[in-house]
Amino acid sequence: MAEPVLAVSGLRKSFGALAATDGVDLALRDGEILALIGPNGAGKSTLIAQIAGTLAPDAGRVTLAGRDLAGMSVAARARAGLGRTFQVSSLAMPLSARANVRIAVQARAPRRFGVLRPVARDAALNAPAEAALARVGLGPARWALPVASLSHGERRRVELAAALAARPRLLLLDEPMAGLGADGTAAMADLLEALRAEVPILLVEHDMSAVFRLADRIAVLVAGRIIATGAPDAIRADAAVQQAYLGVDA
Ligand SMILES: Nc1ncnc2c1ncn2[C@@H]1O[C@H](COP(=O)(O)OP(=O)(O)OP(=O)(O)O)[C@@H](O)[C@H]1O
Repeated sequence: MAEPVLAVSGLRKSFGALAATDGVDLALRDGEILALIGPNGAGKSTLIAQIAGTLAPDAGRVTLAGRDLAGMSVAARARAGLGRTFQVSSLAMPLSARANVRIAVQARAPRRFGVLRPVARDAALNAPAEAALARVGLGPARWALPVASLSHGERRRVELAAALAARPRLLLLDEPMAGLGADGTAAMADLLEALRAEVPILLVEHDMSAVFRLADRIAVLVAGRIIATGAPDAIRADAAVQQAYLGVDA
């Protein structure tokens, strides 16, 4: 079988006596959406932070396309191919949608764009930014508008475009459906469905209907441990999952 794009092994992080992640293993392959679910306080944010590089693990390893991410900064991880969106928007509100995505294009290879003259640099940055905005379904009429004037759903698309513009090997999406409403959630799910073939996705999402529709596999985190990983039907039927998680929310 092909080497996983993302491999997490034995990841541990404790806060005092509390093991927030207690030996987590995960593997994500090309073409796949892996959803990470778990009740409040299960350790999802702690796990994501260790993958993203904002929190150092006490033990364990994270590799991206075979490369060990230990000790790498958030920016270095982005350059290594980790694309992400956040629970809370990271966009610069006064700037246009295109300018926001351009920043992500430039961050991908600062030296390459730095040597170009300003006009050439703008063109070289705009083309991939516009392609990414079109890819997420945001039309040219919206590109020059300040992000502050866009709808919540459009902002989520701009965030996704910014992540895609850096040509990631993996997308880490933290609650992409949050606040979108039923129509917005369905539209975002369509988009993620279409992106799956281009870039594998680790999806942390509370909207269970979206998770069960989109995920190829679901990993269930409870009290810092993965208690089950499998196809949606297997997870739905898993007695331990029902008891620990789905039963609580159903
Ligand atoms: N910086 C911290 N210091 C102390 N305890 C923490 C810290 N961060 C998280 N925890 C604890 O670790 C456990 C896991 O928290 P975490 O936020 O990772 O869970 P979660 O699954 O993301 O929850 P939610 O779905 O509510 O966001 C919780 O008991 C939390 O209180």
